[in-house]
Amino acid sequence: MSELIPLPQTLIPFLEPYFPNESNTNHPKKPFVTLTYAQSLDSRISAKPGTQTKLSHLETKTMTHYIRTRHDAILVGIGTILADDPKLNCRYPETKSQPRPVIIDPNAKWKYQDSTLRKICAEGKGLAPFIIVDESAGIDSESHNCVLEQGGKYVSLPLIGNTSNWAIILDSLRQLGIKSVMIEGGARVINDLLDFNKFSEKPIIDSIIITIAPVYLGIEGVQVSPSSRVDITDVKWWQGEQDSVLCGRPLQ
Ligand SMILES: NC(=O)c1ccc[n+]([C@@H]2O[C@H](COP(=O)([O-])OP(=O)(O)OC[C@H]3O[C@@H](n4cnc5c(N)ncnc54)[C@H](O)[C@@H]3O)[C@@H](O)[C@H]2O)c1
Ligand SMILES: Nc1nc(=O)c(N)c(NC[C@H](O)[C@H](O)[C@H](O)COP(=O)(O)O)[nH]1
Repeated sequence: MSELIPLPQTLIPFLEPYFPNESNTNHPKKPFVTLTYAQSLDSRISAKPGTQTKLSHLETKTMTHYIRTRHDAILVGIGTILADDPKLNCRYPETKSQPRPVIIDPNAKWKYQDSTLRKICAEGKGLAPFIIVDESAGIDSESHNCVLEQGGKYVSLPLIGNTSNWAIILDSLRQLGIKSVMIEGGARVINDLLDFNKFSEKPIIDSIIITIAPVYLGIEGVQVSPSSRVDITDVKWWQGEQDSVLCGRPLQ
């Protein structure tokens, strides 16, 4: 039996205009990028650094899995992996194909062999990750073998000291056949992408889907914020039993 409650049906037409489709996934140098995360009223995504905080209500948890069904890949930073030890698979009932987990881990810190994701893959419930490391990183041989055995790979790119590395990361994902990616966090990744105007003329994000939970996490929480103003356009709001969801696109 699925651990998820049924998807509120009003979310289907609400989300649809913000999803990747046949006509918006043709860019040769980057996949369609959906930035999606859950935040508190004070724009925090966890109560303390290095810990996981459940913010989404059951309805919006199901929504996250529904969004996963519509993307080729899910991307998170190594901070999220170390804090959450996530499954990064799709547990939505009608899932036809699993998204590819993509982890940005410049210094190859992740001990994949000890992870929940490795177990999920071994049980055939998800795909092995593509782990993006810096060209200088020394990769642990046990992790390397485990990732390769399960059909994942390490991808070496010039990440460290390179301020415009998102273009390189996204180009590399596109060359690996990924046409759409759902970026889930954490804070460093979200802030970087909201600050697109620092390193790119155009927003890297195509759609943004933010769950807002009715809680303040306080000043010790991990905050997300761009360094300067970012306007969101084509905005729609959905209101659930507890959470609200904002969909939009960064103004070019
Ligand atoms: N509420 C939510 O929706 C949500 C979602 C994801 C994570 N989180 C939370 O966020 C916190 C983790 O956030 P964080 O900021 O510590 O970690 P993160 O997941 O953003 O990872 C940051 C690390 O990833 C690497 N990295 C990411 N992008 C890079 C790039 N472009 N170039 C080079 N290196 C890059 C760096 O090593 C960096 O230190 C955890 O508490 C987690 O539970 C919450
Ligand atoms: N939508 C959302 N609501 C939350 O309350 C929360 N804490 C996260 N966090 C996102 C992050 O990417 C987590 O690591 C995954 O939500 C865990 O993913 P799994 O369910 O293990 O696959 N995301």
